Amino acid sequence: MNIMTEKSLEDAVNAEMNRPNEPIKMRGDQVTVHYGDKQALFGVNLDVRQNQVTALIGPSGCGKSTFLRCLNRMNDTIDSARVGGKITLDNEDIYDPKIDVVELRARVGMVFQKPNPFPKSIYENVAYGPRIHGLAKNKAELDEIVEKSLQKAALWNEAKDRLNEPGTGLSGGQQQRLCIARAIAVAPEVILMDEPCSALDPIATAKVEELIDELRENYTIVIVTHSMQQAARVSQRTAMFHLGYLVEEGPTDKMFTNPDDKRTQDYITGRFG
Ligand SMILES: Nc1ncnc2c1ncn2[C@@H]1O[C@H](COP(=O)(O)OP(=O)(O)OP(=O)(O)O)[C@@H](O)[C@H]1O
Repeated sequence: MNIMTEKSLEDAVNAEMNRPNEPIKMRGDQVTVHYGDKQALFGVNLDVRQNQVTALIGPSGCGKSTFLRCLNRMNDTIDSARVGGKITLDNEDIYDPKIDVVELRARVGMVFQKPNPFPKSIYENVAYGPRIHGLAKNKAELDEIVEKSLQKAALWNEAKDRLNEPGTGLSGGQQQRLCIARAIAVAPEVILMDEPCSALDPIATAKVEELIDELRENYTIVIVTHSMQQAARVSQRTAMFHLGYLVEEGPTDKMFTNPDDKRTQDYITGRFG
């Protein structure tokens, strides 16, 4: 006799429907973005699930970076940008006037396309955020945050004997891992990555991809990438954008083997973009 508990039944149904059990960490609801008169995003509905890597793919100019920047209000820094719709973090509206944007950007950190360490020492690059957010009571605690962050970013072994040397003296791949350590140092919950490997060689890229997979255990990650292989390697969910619309979203293996929309099929097989 096949005895199924309510929980295992729910798991089986979820698996059958390819529906993940992870809670929703961030949700975009009818998100629109205008730059002046030009509309860049049209009613995007997208859930970002906790402890998963969500990849945003699509041809150049389709709005991937624009959507990513909505998730920690980086578009606020662009004068012409207007964001509509609703975006939540743990069910809380991040565009609510009560929200402290500095605090939001600590919870939802960002790693950019080009590694951009401050022109300061490796130590200072990582210590800066925790210091301004008051995360360490004394030097010993700050030292510990710096060490742990560099360890989590898989850079400690290479950096521990040169903490006082400039961050800009590291290789490109090391600099990108330093930027990841800097994001981690303020204990974020979500890390946004905008083509984090596009300036890196294949070996440095492989290291960062491996790191992304490890980071997923403790963080929720959203990554914009032009590389289909990278999206397939690092993400659990993939969202396909085209001309400012979200075309479809789903488990990465399904999106790359059996997408519902012809535009996704065309894009992943290199027919456009
Ligand atoms: N600061 C800005 N001011 C005006 N228009 C912008 C700005 N940033 C982006 N856009 C426009 O918004 C649209 C979406 O751009 P976005 O950078 O989000 O696309 P993308 O998919 O990330 O592109 P890419 O893959 O080339 O980085 C494009 O038409 C772009 O020209």
